Amino acid sequence: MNKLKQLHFIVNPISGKGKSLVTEKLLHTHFPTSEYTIDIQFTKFKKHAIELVHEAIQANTDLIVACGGDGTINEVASQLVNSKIPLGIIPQGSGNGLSSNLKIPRNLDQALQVIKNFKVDAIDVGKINDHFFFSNTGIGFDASLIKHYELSQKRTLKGYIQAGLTAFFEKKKSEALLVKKDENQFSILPFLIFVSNSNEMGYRMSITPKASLQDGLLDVVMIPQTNPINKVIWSTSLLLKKSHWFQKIQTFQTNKIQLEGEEITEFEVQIDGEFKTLLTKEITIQVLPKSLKILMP
Ligand SMILES: Nc1ncnc2c1ncn2[C@@H]1O[C@H](COP(=O)(O)OP(=O)(O)OP(=O)(O)O)[C@@H](O)[C@H]1O
Repeated sequence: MNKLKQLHFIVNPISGKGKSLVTEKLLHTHFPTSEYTIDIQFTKFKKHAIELVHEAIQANTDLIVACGGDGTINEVASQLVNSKIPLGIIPQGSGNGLSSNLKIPRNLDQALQVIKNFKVDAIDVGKINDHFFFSNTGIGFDASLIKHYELSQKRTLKGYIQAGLTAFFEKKKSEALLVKKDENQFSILPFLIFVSNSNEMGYRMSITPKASLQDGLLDVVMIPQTNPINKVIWSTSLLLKKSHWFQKIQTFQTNKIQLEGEEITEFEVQIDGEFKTLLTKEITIQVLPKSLKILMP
């Protein structure tokens, strides 16, 4: 007789609109007890998903399904890098950047069908110092945007735009960074350094449309500090995919970059849409090719 498949669902009840539709009853209608054993756990606080993944691994799970947005996916997936246990995703976040890139349907029944089909593939994983990222990471404007987004507690596109405006007009001293890439190095006073594994930031917006989750490369966008008018024009050109019109906007692909500041002892960064302060003088951002097993449509 075939072994029952053990599926562990980790649900963030506050993701997106804060009303998760994933319930034990619903899961049992999709996954009959004759073929599957199902465990469903709801996260009670930030980083709780990490503990829940370890419990699922102890229980010999065949699959861990993250039900939430990029933040929840990051917490779950970070524990599965280089593991043979695949990650499943039920998109329930606000932005849903990674799941959009993976073309996982937002419709719950269709997303559950992807889980049922159990088609396993592997994607690249980004790493910034000791932290993994699956969508993107950034320094400067986007880190400030996420900081204000988290403070506002409005997990909507409107909240995101408001946080963007606050970050944009914030008076903040930026320090010059030395960027090391391959054999080259150059200095930049950054307005934005954005490094993406995926081709979508969430809310269907992209400033790295050529990024692929399976090319073994990270897509980098760098904008230097400039006056507010240029900031508006350059940022808009990025969203409209016309950044090549402006020489000062650098876009390139790489498997590793290092950032170093002379005076800096801490970096404010966003990692998959979560704000973090890294106490360090140097940052290394690199890609770990095909290091996460994941269910694809
Ligand atoms: N019960 C809880 N109470 C408060 N925060 C929680 C709880 N459970 C999980 N979290 C935290 O909620 C944060 C946001 O989750 P998530 O990213 O999944 O949703 P989202 O922000 O709506 O989606 P996206 O990142 O796609 O925009 C994560 O940092 C996670 O750790």
